[in-house]
Amino acid sequence: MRGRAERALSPRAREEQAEGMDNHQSVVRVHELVKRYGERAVVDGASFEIARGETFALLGPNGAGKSTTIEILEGYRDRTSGVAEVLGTDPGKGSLDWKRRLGIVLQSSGETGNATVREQLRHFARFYPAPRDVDEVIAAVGLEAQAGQLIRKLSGGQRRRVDVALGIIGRPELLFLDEPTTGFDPEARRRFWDLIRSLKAEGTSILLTTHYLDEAAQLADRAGVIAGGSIVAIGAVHELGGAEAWTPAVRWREEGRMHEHRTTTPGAVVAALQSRLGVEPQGLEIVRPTLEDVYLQLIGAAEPTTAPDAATDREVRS
Ligand SMILES: Nc1ncnc2c1ncn2[C@@H]1O[C@H](COP(=O)(O)OP(=O)(O)OP(=O)(O)O)[C@@H](O)[C@H]1O
Repeated sequence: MRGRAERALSPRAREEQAEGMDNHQSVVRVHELVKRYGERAVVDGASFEIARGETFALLGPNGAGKSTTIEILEGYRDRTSGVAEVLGTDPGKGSLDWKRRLGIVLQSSGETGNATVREQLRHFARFYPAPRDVDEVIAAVGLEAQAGQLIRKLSGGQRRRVDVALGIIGRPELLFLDEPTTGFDPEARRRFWDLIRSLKAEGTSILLTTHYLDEAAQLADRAGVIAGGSIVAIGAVHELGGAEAWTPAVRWREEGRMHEHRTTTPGAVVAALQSRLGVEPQGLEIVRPTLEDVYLQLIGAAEPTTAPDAATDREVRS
């Protein structure tokens, strides 16, 4: 039986997904995953794979099923049906050795206890066969000045950094990051990005959820967009949704109104415009879609009542 996810995918997304399915180096394999609470399917036939060494972002609106999917993969929730495999193991049956190969940063912080940052990290490091150096991890998350402070006395953003530190202390093969940078100040977020890049360079595979689309664009190799429990698009992060979604727009003001022309040859459009007007076009700009623009189009298309206007040359509100 074909799930809603496959039916909802564009032909391109199905191709991309099928290519992924052939990858025998997968550290995560999810196929037709379903999680129901009573009659309601909160994950409804999701399928995707993550290759070894890859950073994969799972993107979607609140309530789309991202955390449920991740928690099934971490072994914290049972699934109703479908395949879930993490490092070759069914997460529902994962051994302690299997768990030691994972790093987990849950969505909500649990670290409020009566230990200092350094004590807590030392404590957790003992559970792993080849942990990272505690002080290196403290420096990597930018908590040097707070290393001797009680975790419960830290700010929300600092406690979140402790969560990230605990997620990487065991030198995981596969790192789950569920909205890791919520509450981070901009500098801490940039520092976190550098940390993730160095983990990637060491070969760590990463499954990331985030509502910060710039974060996904910076860090992820591939992404899947989940809406209503189904994957509606999947692919390389800068190709998500297909070439059309990434078509640049030329915008200018003419006779008091903004105009927009979407084109793959913006230089030619600008030249033709300049020649037609005989003067420099007012308010001229060439705008390339960001991942956030593409994401919003995909989510809009998944909910047809909010689908964006597809006109290629139209007036836009100034
Ligand atoms: N134990 C539960 N019982 C019933 N429904 C649940 C339960 N846990 C989660 N849900 C529902 O499942 C849906 C998906 O939740 P989930 O936390 O996976 O979404 P999400 O994509 O991670 O959202 P967010 O971006 O807000 O974190 C939500 O509608 C949520 O209310």
